[in-house]
Amino acid sequence: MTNHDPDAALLAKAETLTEALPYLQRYAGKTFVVKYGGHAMGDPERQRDFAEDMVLLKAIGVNPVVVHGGGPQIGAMLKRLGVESQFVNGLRVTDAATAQIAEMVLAGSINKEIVSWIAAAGGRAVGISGKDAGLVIAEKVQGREADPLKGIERHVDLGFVGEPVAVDPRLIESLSADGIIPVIAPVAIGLDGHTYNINADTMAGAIAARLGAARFFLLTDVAGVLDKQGELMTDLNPARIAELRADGTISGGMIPKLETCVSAVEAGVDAAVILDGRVPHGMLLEIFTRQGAGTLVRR
Ligand SMILES: Nc1ncnc2c1ncn2[C@@H]1O[C@H](COP(=O)(O)OP(=O)(O)O)[C@@H](O)[C@H]1O
Ligand SMILES: CC(=O)N[C@@H](CCC(=O)OP(=O)(O)O)C(=O)O
Repeated sequence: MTNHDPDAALLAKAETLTEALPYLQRYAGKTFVVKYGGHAMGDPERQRDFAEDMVLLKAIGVNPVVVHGGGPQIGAMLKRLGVESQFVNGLRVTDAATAQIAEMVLAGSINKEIVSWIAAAGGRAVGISGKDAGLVIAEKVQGREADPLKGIERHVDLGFVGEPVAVDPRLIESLSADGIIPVIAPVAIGLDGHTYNINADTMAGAIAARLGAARFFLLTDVAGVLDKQGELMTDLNPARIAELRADGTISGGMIPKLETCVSAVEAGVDAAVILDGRVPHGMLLEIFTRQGAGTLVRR
């Protein structure tokens, strides 16, 4: 090797940067909504990776908007407090006490933790919930559940489980324009004045749709959507998703996740990507390299 030949490792680093160039140009000024699921929040190292990714995106001119979950963390707190909790089609049945605990965990604890991680990575974040500045208005979800005996769906009361019916993007837009990363907890006020617990995927999808996001990422604890053999399905569209739901390939938490992807892409989001949030910098690889990751949902 002469002084003019950089070693292979250095060259590979430079190539990674040049490979990223078209993506950097394409995404500058665009909004990415990132749903950070409770299962994806791994150990402190993974949390640091996630925060670094958000700060890096902001530094290169993308506007990341974080909407987080915390289902397992709410579950752990309910258990400590001796409160039973039950899910119907991936949604937590939420009575008044559960709504209060969910808000405490989501908007009080997890939201501020994520803000701290971003601060530690050198970024500026503001933690809010759907309640702040009328960001999200919720309406009670009319729950439905399959009745195996009659073979039909029946109505179930999910309590204070809401879905967004209106999103006012002004607070997010002004924070983003000020160089701040908004971090949003999935809690909102209903038209009736009650506090509603919103599935974080649903909340993130409604925000992505309203912002006309270029990308909507859902970070979870599986590689993406898996078929019945456990193989990753890399590309899906709304029609295929309806088939997978009907034949039982998708269940539990994957149901609201894919429903929200479909609503988001139908509302104009370019693409939604479900990927494993525990893979170090998996989102950066998905965004800035030719090698995709996870399941891409497009219209
Ligand atoms: N076809 C499928 N492919 C992948 N995961 C699935 C599928 N069907 C159901 N799931 C479940 O959905 C879960 C992801 O949803 P959820 O637990 O709500 O994640 P998060 O907390 O990240 O939102 C997976 O861990 C898996 O148990
Ligand atoms: C109504 C409903 O189910 N709300 C969710 C909110 C948190 C969430 O969605 O968190 P993950 O993204 O980590 O699953 C719950 O209570 O668990």
